[in-house]
Amino acid sequence: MSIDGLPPLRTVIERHGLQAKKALGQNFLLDLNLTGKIARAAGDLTGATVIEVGPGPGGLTRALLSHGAGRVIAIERDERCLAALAEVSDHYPGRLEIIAGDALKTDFAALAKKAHQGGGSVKIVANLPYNIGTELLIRWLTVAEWPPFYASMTLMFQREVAERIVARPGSDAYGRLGVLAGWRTEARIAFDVPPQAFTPPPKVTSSVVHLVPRASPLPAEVKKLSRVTEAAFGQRRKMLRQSVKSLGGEALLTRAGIDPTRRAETLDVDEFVRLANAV
Ligand SMILES: C[S@@+](CC[C@H](N)C(=O)[O-])C[C@H]1O[C@@H](n2cnc3c(N)ncnc32)[C@H](O)[C@@H]1O
Repeated sequence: MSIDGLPPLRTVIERHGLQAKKALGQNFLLDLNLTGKIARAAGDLTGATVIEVGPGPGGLTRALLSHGAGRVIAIERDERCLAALAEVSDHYPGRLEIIAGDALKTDFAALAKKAHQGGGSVKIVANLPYNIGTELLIRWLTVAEWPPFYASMTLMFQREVAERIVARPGSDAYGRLGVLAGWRTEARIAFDVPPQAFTPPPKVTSSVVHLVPRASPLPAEVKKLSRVTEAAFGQRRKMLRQSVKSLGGEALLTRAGIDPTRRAETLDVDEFVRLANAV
């Protein structure tokens, strides 16, 4: 038995035949000390509802529950994992809801609204499948309603993606993801996780990123902000008057009060918002 009274994750994986599938981005965490560290990085979970994407055999799910999450709602696409997750659910009666489905087709705001009826905050915590991690983060960062349905997000990414999320102007990693994350949240890398912590080990180091929504980000239309960042960083070595030509070039930059000879990576988030609002 493990510290939480459930069988060790290796036994669970063997018993349920959960050999990892690459196509589903499956790199499992089997060390409950590490999954506990991720749960703690999400802050106080007491009474909170946690939304988890991709619980797999349930390592992180178990840590979230043993660290006091009032409720966990976990969305898993791999049906092979459901029996293992049902055992976790039996161990924590009434606290774990498993949704068998695709996170990309899930209406998270609606899910959170339903969960919210019981009170408490909603937090997103996940060891995300790498193939859809960025896509999900962008969706959560660009939700229409702000403040959003979540009080924080604590998410595992490849280190290189984590660096892009927290990147500041002037760095090579600074781009569209850094602008979107910096616009609406305060994001920081909580800690790194080496490849050998996963089964099977991925090729690169991973990082846990913690993002907290800003109370009042500068007003901007998500669509316009996406358009200007896409254009500007699409030709990041060129001067802005060239890279944003299709959106209005020099006239647009003058309206926004930005020197047309600057390059995308020198603009801070507020300047990108000004640019978006001038479109
Ligand atoms: C990196 S593994 C993490 C597993 C587990 N949380 C852990 O930490 O050991 C990613 C998980 O996401 C699941 N997954 C992949 N694509 C998904 C999707 N579109 N919707 C929901 N779950 C998905 C995989 O089956 C896998 O269980």
